Amino acid sequence: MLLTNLVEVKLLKTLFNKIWDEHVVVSKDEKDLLYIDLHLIHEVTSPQAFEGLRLKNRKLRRPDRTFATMDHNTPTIKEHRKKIEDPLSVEQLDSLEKNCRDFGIELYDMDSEYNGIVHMIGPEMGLSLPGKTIVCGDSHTATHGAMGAIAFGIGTSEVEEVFATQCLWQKRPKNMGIKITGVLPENVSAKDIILHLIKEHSTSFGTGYAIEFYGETIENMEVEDRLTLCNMAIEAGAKFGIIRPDEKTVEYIKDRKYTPKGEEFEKYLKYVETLKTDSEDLFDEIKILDVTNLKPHVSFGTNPSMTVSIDEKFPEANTEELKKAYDYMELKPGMTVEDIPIEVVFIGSCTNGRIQDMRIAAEVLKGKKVHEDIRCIVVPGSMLAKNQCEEEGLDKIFIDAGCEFRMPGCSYCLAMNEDRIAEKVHCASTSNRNFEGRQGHLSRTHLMSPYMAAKCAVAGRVEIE
Ligand SMILES: CC(C)[C@H](C(=O)O)[C@@H](O)C(=O)O
Ligand code: SF4
Repeated sequence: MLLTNLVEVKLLKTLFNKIWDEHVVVSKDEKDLLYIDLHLIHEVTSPQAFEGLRLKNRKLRRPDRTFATMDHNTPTIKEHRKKIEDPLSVEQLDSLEKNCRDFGIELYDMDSEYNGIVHMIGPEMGLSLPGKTIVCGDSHTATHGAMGAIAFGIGTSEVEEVFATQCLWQKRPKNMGIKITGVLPENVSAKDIILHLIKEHSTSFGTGYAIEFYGETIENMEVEDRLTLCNMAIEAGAKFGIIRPDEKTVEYIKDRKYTPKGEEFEKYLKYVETLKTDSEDLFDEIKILDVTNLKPHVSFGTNPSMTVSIDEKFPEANTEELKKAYDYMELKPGMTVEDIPIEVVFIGSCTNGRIQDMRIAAEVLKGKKVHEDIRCIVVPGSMLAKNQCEEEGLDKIFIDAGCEFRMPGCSYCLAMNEDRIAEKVHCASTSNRNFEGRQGHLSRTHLMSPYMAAKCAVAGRVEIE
């Protein structure tokens, strides 16, 4: 009896470790060589890696497991590439196109119906699936972990390594469980949960960990919101975020472009059922959050932990970092989110540019007008999301309200394309980063949910009620 128990105990694993173990090719010196199922690439972090391959005369190991998109540098106005003025952007986009042609990689360029931000198109096309190992030369790759996968951002030299070998040496992280319980109040979302967690526990509490989000709130949460949650794991310091795949996940992946079909799908579902953490005791650390009374959260400073719940005042400037942030933002302790002089509202990015986010924003803006002091820009994160908006008439709602409705891309999330926030301008943004100059030189970013951003567009300021 005792022996049986021992054997059983040994076999129990976290969801993360199950997938990890299934992908280990060989181990050495506390590191594992992981097989990579899916490699997503974009124009910014791939050119040097391709160059490396050419210089060393190496081949691309699995072109069929590598997929490319153009997102960071692409303009969001209707006229595509011919309008790009920045020479570096043109060079990066042209190189991606040439490299994909030379190495036989499927590229979703600006003319493709599947084009979009890399972290949007993976799940949307059924490429990012439960049980897979997924990498991309981009820090927000943890997003895909919401599908029940191991997904993480890698550097350019690692991109080259995966190109050449389809494998990557990695040190296994520790496992943290974040248990989320309670019913989310109306209009409070995954974005508020992750901002709250970072506010409470800092921007580094996840360093060295893979974070699994679980609990009844997660079970009741739509896949698109789970993607938002995992997207910002990196803002908490964690390279990995992961969520157990369930019926909602299966429903989401079913019938997508690359999802297995027919019998193969049925067989695959049997495997998906096994993808769960066997016991909470297996986590190296657990944090618990009850969201029953959670309010919307908005950032006031220059990292995501400098955030308040909308019923709070901005805190004392008791650190050098906070003092510097207040100076930069021209805001003061004791103020509230209502005092932020917002001029631009940006609804988009890989955090909140999905169709669900568009629906929430449209619901708020329906039949209303954007405040005269506000410029409101809506950028669906992918062509699929944009086309879906048009199918549902959301584009009309946005345009009638006075918003700009644009082509997909990273857009105002980062100042790498033509979409930039002017100096000293405060932007209510549904993106994930708010450091100095993130959205343009001397720009000021305030992170919030699509619901809060859309409300702000109408009211002309962040609303407390
Ligand atoms: C350009 C890219 C390398 C970068 C990242 O890795 O995250 C970008 O996507 C970002 O969000 O800052
Ligand atoms: S939308 Fe923003 S966070 Fe996401 S990949 Fe693009 S630049 Fe990075």
